[in-house]
Amino acid sequence: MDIKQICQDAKQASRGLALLPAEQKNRALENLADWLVSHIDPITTANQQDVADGREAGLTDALIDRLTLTPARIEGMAADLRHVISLSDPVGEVFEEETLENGLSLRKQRIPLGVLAVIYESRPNVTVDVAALALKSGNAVILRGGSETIRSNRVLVGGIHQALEAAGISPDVVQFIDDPDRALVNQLLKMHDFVDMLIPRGGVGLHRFCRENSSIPVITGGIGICHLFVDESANLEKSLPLIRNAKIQRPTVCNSLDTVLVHRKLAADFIPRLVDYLKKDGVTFRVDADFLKDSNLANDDSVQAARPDDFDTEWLSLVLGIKVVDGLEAALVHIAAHSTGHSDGILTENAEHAARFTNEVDSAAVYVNASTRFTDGSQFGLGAEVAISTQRLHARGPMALRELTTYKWVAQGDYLVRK
Ligand SMILES: NC(=O)C1=CN([C@@H]2O[C@H](COP(=O)(O)OP(=O)(O)OC[C@H]3O[C@@H](n4cnc5c(N)ncnc54)[C@H](OP(=O)(O)O)[C@@H]3O)[C@@H](O)[C@H]2O)C=CC1
Ligand SMILES: N[C@@H](CCC(=O)OP(=O)(O)O)C(=O)O
Repeated sequence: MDIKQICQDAKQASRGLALLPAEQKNRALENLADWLVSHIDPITTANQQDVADGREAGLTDALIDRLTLTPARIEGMAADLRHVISLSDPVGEVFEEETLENGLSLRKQRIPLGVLAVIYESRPNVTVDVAALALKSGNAVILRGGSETIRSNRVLVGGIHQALEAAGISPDVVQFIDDPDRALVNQLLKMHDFVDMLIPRGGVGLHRFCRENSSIPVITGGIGICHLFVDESANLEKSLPLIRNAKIQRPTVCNSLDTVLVHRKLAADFIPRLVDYLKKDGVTFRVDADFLKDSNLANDDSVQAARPDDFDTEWLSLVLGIKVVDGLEAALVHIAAHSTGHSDGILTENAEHAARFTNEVDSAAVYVNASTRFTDGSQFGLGAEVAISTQRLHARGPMALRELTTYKWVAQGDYLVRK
């Protein structure tokens, strides 16, 4: 596989993309949504082979869940595409306009970044989400999905290419690295002449590898060690189902809850209630060892004493860390030390505490009385996301259409000269 050729083709294809009318891009996305719902059988057949191989290779339940496509999930992918279609085209959008005293009129106008390369986990819906957002934002894209999902991705990319061609768009705008050899990733990271932005979604090893080897600017879709702090004033009746949602709705994804911090004044009453409430769903707990010494919970089969590194663990499963903190200040200190800057929240009835939490916690998404599971492009009304950025430049949280653009200054005068 010739990585340089793939990158050159993407660059070439990206040139006309910025000028494509929104209707034509939407037509391709409409074709793709129709294709998905009419090809559920071949997609699930390929996916079942990936899942079977994955099981044989010993993938965890969490990874198998990520890998699996069901008819409902495929219909969900089509629904997300229709949402992306309904969003306005960011390309050409004008923002921040002003006319200077000298008569020079200035505006910022959105343009695509150019060519994106996205390295992502074995989660085949991401193939469609990324291709759709790249196309609608006028970018070409090079896809490098997880090796365990290569069969599903081959079928999906075939559908994407058909959808593009039927709308009169070159299939070269979506390139696919159809070979799991990691040496090819290394080659890709050096293609700064053709690729404008690299987005690695995945774990720490991937991020380090990209940071150390990429000559292309990188935006990281990072890991999520997510917290909820139960403040003294929280409504506990309402907190229980919210924590349950954050933990169990889809425990294998990056925005699911890892650690609950409980105000010391609530701990004796609330922690046993929380354990009782969640263990029916199969949740097991790593509870603050000091708290456990004086608690009947020490005899509960679902509970273990937390080890220090448990609070630096992204569980991606039905394990939940529980730690007792003295109050808001201690919760802020814990989150500053252990959060990965993805999604953290406070449950409180105290407006001052809520404001302090949202001002001081430096994560891509901060929540008051809402589940961390909302950190998702679709949930935020963006249609989908290319990744959830956990770094500071230039986008944070779910990255969708606008985050895949940059801008140019457009300046207009009346034959104006600088004095
Ligand atoms: N914030 C976000 O947007 C997202 C965050 N995540 C986070 O990702 C983590 C787990 O995902 P997981 O599936 O294990 O991700 P991995 O990091 O193991 O894999 C993701 C992709 O990176 C590739 N990769 C990994 N390491 C290297 C390397 N050293 N060189 C070249 N390619 C590499 C993999 O390829 P190969 O197939 O060869 O292994 C795969 O394509 C979780 O922590 C989760 O929170 C996941 C998705 C989105
Ligand atoms: N978009 C997701 C979360 C982000 C994501 O893809 O996470 P992961 O499963 O860790 O790859 C969701 O909540 O559905």
